Amino acid sequence: MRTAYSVDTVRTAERALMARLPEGALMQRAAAGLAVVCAELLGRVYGSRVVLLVGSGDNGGDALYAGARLARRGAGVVAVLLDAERAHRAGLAAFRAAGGRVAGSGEAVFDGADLVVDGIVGIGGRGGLRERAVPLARAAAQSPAVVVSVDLPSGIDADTGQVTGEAVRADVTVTFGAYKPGLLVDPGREYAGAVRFVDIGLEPADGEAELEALQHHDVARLLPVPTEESDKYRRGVVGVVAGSARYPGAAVLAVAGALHGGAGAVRYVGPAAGAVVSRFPETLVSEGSPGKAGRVQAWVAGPGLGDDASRLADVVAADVPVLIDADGLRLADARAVRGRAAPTLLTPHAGEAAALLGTPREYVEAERLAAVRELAARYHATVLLKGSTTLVAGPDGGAVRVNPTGTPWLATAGSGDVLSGLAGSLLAAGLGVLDAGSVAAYLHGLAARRVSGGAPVAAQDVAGALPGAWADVRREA
Ligand SMILES: NC(=O)C1=CN([C@@H]2O[C@H](COP(=O)(O)OP(=O)(O)OC[C@H]3O[C@@H](n4cnc5c(N)ncnc54)[C@H](OP(=O)(O)O)[C@@H]3O)[C@@H](O)[C@H]2O)[C@@H](O)CC1
Ligand SMILES: [K+]
Repeated sequence: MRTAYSVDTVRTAERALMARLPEGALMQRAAAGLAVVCAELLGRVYGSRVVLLVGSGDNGGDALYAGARLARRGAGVVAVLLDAERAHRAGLAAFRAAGGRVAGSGEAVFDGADLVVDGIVGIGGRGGLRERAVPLARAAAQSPAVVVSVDLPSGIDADTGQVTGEAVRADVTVTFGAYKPGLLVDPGREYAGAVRFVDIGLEPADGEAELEALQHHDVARLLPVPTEESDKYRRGVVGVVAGSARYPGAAVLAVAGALHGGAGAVRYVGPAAGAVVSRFPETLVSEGSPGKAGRVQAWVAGPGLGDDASRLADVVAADVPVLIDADGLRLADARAVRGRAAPTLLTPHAGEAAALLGTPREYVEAERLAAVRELAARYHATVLLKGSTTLVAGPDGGAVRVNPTGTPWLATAGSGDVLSGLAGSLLAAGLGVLDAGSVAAYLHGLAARRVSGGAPVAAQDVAGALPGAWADVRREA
């Protein structure tokens, strides 16, 4: 599991570690790790040209010490100090002693640069970049040099990933001691580029993580795998209430996802039974009410449902786990959802989340982490917020899961239907609701990447690639 910690937690861990180490040792560890990554990116350090953007905090100190290491290896390193009076004193002295040079005012430092090190501001930053730093961030973005951010891209909020105003766009971010939430959640994640972690011995307290990202081995451990004694009912039956005369395809795609989620059988209830069976003859279908459809261990309700509120209400009243998606989110009675005893999983995209919260869509997009938490608390439900970085939050606080496998190609019609069927099937197979949501997002993203290879994908191809994604996860774990 990859975990990310809030600035407060990082600061507390930092104080505890500093108390046990000689002064400056932590910054030396950080700078050494940063210099190693810079050297790797440069390929040949000797004769290369490096620009440091140096703010007046310790973030700038890291940049100066790393710059000193590169200068000692023969790089030409020039530092742009945002505030010459307040630059990290010892770092600047070390930098100068190693042959580093401070840029003159108005000097065209970016011309011919191979690498730009962004040490403007790290976890001590508040708000977007200050005015003086903005032209530097722009020039870095326009130069062909590789941009490496120190700890965080300057200007992104470490705790939320929010970007208010301008921020540095990094190719690589070298982060120290712990991932920060803003590196894993959009829009910050997108500014960070590839994130490299440097272990400086920081040990944030157990149970304090803000975010968790499953990795292959976590998912492999959670996947439901049948035993010798399993039969289809023991493996779980998932019920799907989706599709309408107008949107029969949503039912087909939700069933396609459900057939690949590990449940032993899929029961479809609704008006698209004909379309479902002709595509997937293994589905058990009926047209009546969900309550009369026979045993299920979890329901999926909503994709392409149109205005069929009565079938939805039937499902919401069931005492098994229920996933509500798409039209279901619009139709569901909020009080009934909140009053459910069995687990509920809501799977909105940003627009649907905004409607449920009564806020503008822009709020959800800018503050995904706060929005998903708020929604989960308000509905007493687990919420999977789909989008550029899919997040899954439980109703009782605790770490939010962030999906690391997403791809922008998944923003395609019907892909959410596949996801809802898949997650519902995992619920029916017995996964906890947070696990079902995050494992489904993980497999769904992986499947999309497998079929896409950089080209557009159709939702049914994503469903078709799910068995391959399972196999990848189990093989590589
Ligand atoms: N944690 C750890 O274990 C370790 C931490 N380490 C490093 O320390 C970093 C944290 O250092 P830090 O606390 O000195 O704060 P930092 O990020 O340099 O920012 C403060 C400066 O930025 C300024 N400023 C503020 N907002 C701004 C904005 N929007 N735009 C522009 N400027 C802005 C602010 O100005 P002021 O408000 O003072 O005028 C002040 O000058 C951390 O990220 C990591 O790199 C490692 O060395 C070792 C282990
Ligand atoms: K930075």
